[in-house]
Amino acid sequence: MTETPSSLRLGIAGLGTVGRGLVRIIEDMADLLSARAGRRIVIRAVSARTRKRDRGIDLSPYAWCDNPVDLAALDDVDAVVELIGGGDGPALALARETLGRGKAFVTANKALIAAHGATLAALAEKNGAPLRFEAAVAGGIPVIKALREGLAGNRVGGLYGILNGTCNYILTRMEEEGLAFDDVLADAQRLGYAEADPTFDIDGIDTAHKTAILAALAFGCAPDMDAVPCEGIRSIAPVDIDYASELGYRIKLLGIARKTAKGLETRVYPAMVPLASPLAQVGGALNAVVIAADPVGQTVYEGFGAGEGPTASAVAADIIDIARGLGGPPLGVPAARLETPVSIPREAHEGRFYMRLRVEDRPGVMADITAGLARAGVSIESLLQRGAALNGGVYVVLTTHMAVEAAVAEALTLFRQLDSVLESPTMIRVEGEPETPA
Ligand SMILES: NC(=O)c1ccc[n+]([C@@H]2O[C@H](COP(=O)([O-])OP(=O)(O)OC[C@H]3O[C@@H](n4cnc5c(N)ncnc54)[C@H](O)[C@@H]3O)[C@@H](O)[C@H]2O)c1
Ligand SMILES: N[C@@H](CCO)C(=O)O
Ligand code: NA
Repeated sequence: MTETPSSLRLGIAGLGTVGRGLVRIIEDMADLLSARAGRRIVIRAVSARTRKRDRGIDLSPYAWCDNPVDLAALDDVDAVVELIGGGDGPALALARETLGRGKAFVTANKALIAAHGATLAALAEKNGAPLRFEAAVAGGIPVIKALREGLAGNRVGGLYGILNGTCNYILTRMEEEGLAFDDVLADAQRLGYAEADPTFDIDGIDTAHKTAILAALAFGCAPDMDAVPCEGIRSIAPVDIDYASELGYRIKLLGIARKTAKGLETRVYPAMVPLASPLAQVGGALNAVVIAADPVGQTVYEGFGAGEGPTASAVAADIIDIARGLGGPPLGVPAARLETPVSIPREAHEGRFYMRLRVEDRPGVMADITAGLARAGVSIESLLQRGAALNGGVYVVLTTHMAVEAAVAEALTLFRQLDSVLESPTMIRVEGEPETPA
C-alpha cells in the first residue's frame, strides 16, 4: 500500500483582503490544490486583530491566536502565512519566529521583504526553511517566479514595472474621465487596492518596495530601499496627461531597475512611455512588468497586482510549492552570495525629459528659456508654445534629447529665477523600453 503524504498544515496571520481571499481559495479549491500539491493543504489556526468581525468566512473550524507570533510555535502548524503587513512589528517578529523554528514562511508583504529580505533569506537558508513572497510584487502575476526560475538562464539588462494598482487606476481614470485625483483615490480604497496607509501607494513607496525586491532577484543583490529614490504621482496634473498624449506618450508610475556600465540604477517615478509600448496599454488596476534579458530578449508580464482573489492566488501558489517540497534560495542566489552593486545616484541618471513652464506671453521669453537650457548643457528635442494658460501666461512645453539629470535640475533652477516664469516648472522623465545587456 502506498503511503499518503501527510497534509501541509497552515497558520494564517491576517484575515483582511488577502487573508480572506486565501481562506476562500483553500476551502473552495481544496481538491484541485491537493492534486497539484500532492498532499492536502489544510488551515489549522488563524490570527487577526479582532476575532468577532464578520468576514464572510467561517472561522469556527480553526484554532485562534490573539498574538500572531504564537502561530509559529503550534505543533500542528508546518507553515505560517503572514498577511498582516508592515515592514516591522508583528510581521517581522512572526517571520523570525517561524523561520527560526525551521518552518516555512509565506508572505505578501513587500515592505517586510524590501527591508529585511536578505536577513530573512539567510535565516531561512540556515534553518532549511522555505521563504516565499510571490504576492509581494505584482500580486497575482508570477513575476518573482519568472525572475527566480523561468529566467534563471539569462542575464537581465533591465526591467520596468507598473507595480502599483492604486496609482495605475488613478492615472487611468484621470486620463479617461478627466476626474480629480482625490475622487479617484477614494474609489481605489473602496475596491481594496490601496495600502492601509494610501500615501504608500501615492508617493511611490509601495512601488519602491517592489522595485527593490525585483532588482534583488534580477541582479543578485540584497533588496535595498535606500538605493531606490522615489517620487509619486501627486504632482501629475491633467494638463500634463493631455500634453503627454499630444506628444505620443502616456504617463505611468514606473519602478525601474537597470544595469549600466556605471552600475545599478533603481528608481521610482512617473514617466511618459510611448503610446505604442506594452506598458502604455496597461490600464486600470492592472500591473505589468517588462524584463529585458539575454539571450531571451524581452518578456512581458501583465495581470492584476492587487485585490483579494489575484493576490491570494499568488499566496496559494507559494503554498503549493512548499507542499511539493520545492526549495532553492529565496532570493535566487544564496544570501551569502548576494552582491553589493555600485548604485547610480539620482543626479547621474541619463535620459530624456519633458518640461512644462507657465510663462509671460511677451518677446524674449523663449530666448530666456533656450539660453537656460544651453547654459545647463541640455539639448532640446521639441519645443511648443500653447495659447492662453490658466491664470494668464502661456504654456511652453519641451522635450529634451538625452541629458544628465543634474543638468536638467540646473536648468529648472535657472527657470525658477526668471521673472517671466510664472510658477515652478514641471518636469517628467521620458522613458523608452528596458535594454538587454550589452
Ligand atoms: N490588498 C491587496 O490587494 C494586496 C496585494 C498585494 C499584497 N498585499 C499585502 O498583503 C498584506 C495584507 O494586505 P491586506 O490588504 O489584506 O490588509 P488588510 O488591512 O485588509 O488586512 C490586514 C489583516 O491583518 C490583521 N492584523 C493587523 N495587525 C495585526 C496584529 N497585530 N495581529 C494580528 N493581526 C493583525 C488585521 O486584523 C487584518 O485582518 C500586506 O502586506 C499588503 O501589502 C495586499
Ligand atoms: N496597494 C497595492 C497593493 C498591491 O501590492 C497596489 O495598489 O498595488
Ligand atoms: Na507576484
